[in-house]
Amino acid sequence: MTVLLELRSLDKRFGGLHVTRGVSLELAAGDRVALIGPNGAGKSTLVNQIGGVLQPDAGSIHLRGVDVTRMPQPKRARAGLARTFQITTLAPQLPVQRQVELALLEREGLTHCVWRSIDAYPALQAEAQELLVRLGLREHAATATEDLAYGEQRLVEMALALALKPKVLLLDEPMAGVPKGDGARLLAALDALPRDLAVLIIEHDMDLVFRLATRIVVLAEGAVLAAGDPDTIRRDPKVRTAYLGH
Ligand SMILES: Nc1ncnc2c1ncn2[C@@H]1O[C@H](COP(=O)(O)OP(=O)(O)OP(=O)(O)O)[C@@H](O)[C@H]1O
Repeated sequence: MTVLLELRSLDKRFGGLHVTRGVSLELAAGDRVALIGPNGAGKSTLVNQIGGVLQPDAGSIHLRGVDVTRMPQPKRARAGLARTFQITTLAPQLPVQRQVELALLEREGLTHCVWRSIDAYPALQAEAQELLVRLGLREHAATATEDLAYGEQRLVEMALALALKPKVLLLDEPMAGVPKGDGARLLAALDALPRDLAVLIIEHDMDLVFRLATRIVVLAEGAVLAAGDPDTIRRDPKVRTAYLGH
């Protein structure tokens, strides 16, 4: 299987605090890799390095064989990396469909045309509608994002990330703050992600992790403590001590 994302011995310090210690990881098409670990283990710091928000002090990041370690965020997105954030970053007053259309226009390098109606681009309009259907948002197409329930806003975030047609998707705690009752819709959306996408997900909800992940990587104190299929991780005494036992 083609490796889409590769981390080679990533290292990151904040002053005297060593928060990423020689982390190596590979994701191939179709992988669903969950990154778990206790609070402060360094999960967000690692994902921020992959996304380009933070620069590693040592090591390298390769996206589809290209070294992107020093590549700025927007360029990484164009190279096939998309992410959602733990905190929603949506334009609150815009209708859902318009937001997705803007993301598609941006992907196509048509941002200078944003004042034009999407009617000028029927293929993009159809793609926006299809994305809304896939994520169960069709009935909210005309709704301002700020009027949606929090779980639905997370779905819009996912639609915006998918609009980039990524090869690798980073999901930072998609279930955080989502009421239990709305979780099923998010799960359905995660199940319906394109099969050939490589997904790296940070999540504290262990039900979701063990349901979705094909592989689990456990971080502890910035280093990989264990990595393997969900059954292996579930039985690993080191993991139970560091995390699952809590
Ligand atoms: N910008 C920063 N400056 C200094 N220290 C930081 C910074 N960001 C994170 N840290 C520290 O780095 C360590 C790892 O934090 P990080 O947020 O990556 O952990 P995490 O595994 O994502 O935790 P959580 O599950 O609580 O979100 C923590 O000790 C945190 O306090």
